Amino acid sequence: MTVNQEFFTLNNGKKMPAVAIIGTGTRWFKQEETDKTFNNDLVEQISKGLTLPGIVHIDAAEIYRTYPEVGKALRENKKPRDEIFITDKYSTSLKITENPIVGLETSLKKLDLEYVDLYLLHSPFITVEKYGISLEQAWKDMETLYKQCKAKNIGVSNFAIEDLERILKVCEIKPQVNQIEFNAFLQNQTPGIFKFCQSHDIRLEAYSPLSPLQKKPDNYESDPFYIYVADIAKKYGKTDAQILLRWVTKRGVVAVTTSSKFSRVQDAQNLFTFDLTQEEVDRITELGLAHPAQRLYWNDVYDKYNSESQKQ
Ligand SMILES: NC(=O)C1=CN([C@@H]2O[C@H](COP(=O)(O)OP(=O)(O)OC[C@H]3O[C@@H](n4cnc5c(N)ncnc54)[C@H](OP(=O)(O)O)[C@@H]3O)[C@@H](O)[C@H]2O)C=CC1
Repeated sequence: MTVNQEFFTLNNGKKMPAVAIIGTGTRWFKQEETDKTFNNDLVEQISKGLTLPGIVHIDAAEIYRTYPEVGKALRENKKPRDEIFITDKYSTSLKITENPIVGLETSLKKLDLEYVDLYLLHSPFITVEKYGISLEQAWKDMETLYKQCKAKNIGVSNFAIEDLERILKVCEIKPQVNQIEFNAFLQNQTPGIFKFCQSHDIRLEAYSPLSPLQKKPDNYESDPFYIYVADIAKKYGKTDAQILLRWVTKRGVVAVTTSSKFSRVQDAQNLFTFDLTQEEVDRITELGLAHPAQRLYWNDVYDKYNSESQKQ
């Protein structure tokens, strides 16, 4: 069985799948990694995901505490390693390991892997006071991991323009990716980040791409955004979720989604069996921008930007 997959080329010439179909945070997130909290449903979801044709992209992170489940599914599956794309992230809200080098070495052991395809700093909030290293030093560690081929690509997450500028000033290897909250109801996590990343050839990745479906306004049935998405979904014989994921990728952004329902994971992997016209993409952008900002994550640090987040 073949699959129509799309890939984005990164600034180092390597390619990554345009959709991550199983994020192992959000609904799978846990406070601890113990036998008691082990989640067989997540193992089953990843294992089934790994039976799908094409390159399967899984999004993991130190802070999600789901390495045991990801590791088990990876060990038990038969998909060749080069048909799996694994993203991992160094925890920056809670210091779990000493630094990114120790962080990745620890997760590689837990996941039984020799390398990850993409390693990210989970946020820019690394300070000497809290971590014993500066953000710039943390990036140097990321570059070391890249040179050692333990991370095929390196990047950041939740970075604003000023955070990226600090890295760009000192880096030898530019971040390949910035993973941010991005969807029709939050088109700039922080002011100007969308255009900045595009103009600096840093690939954006969108987590919470389905925010408009996760949290709907009371009057959504009469809301022009939801009516339009439903109309387009009907036109193509796709789900509303597929329309919103496709819109993300048409904006040049990798979509990172997840689901407890395998049919939705399958729908995400089968995203490229239809296309949106430029007019449809622009209309979703425009109708989305008419909504107030809807931010689901990092509210304590980024809510201050809500009034600027729905500007192009
Ligand atoms: N870097 C960072 O700081 C962050 C990274 N992430 C990463 O991104 C991943 C995805 O984030 P997430 O916000 O969950 O992504 P999505 O926006 O794709 O939301 C997924 C959720 O939407 C639900 N959903 C799917 N389809 C529909 C539908 N048609 N109607 C209503 N609900 C629907 C799913 O529920 P159901 O299970 O019922 O299908 C699922 O729980 C995370 O798991 C994590 O890996 C997330 C947050 C922060």
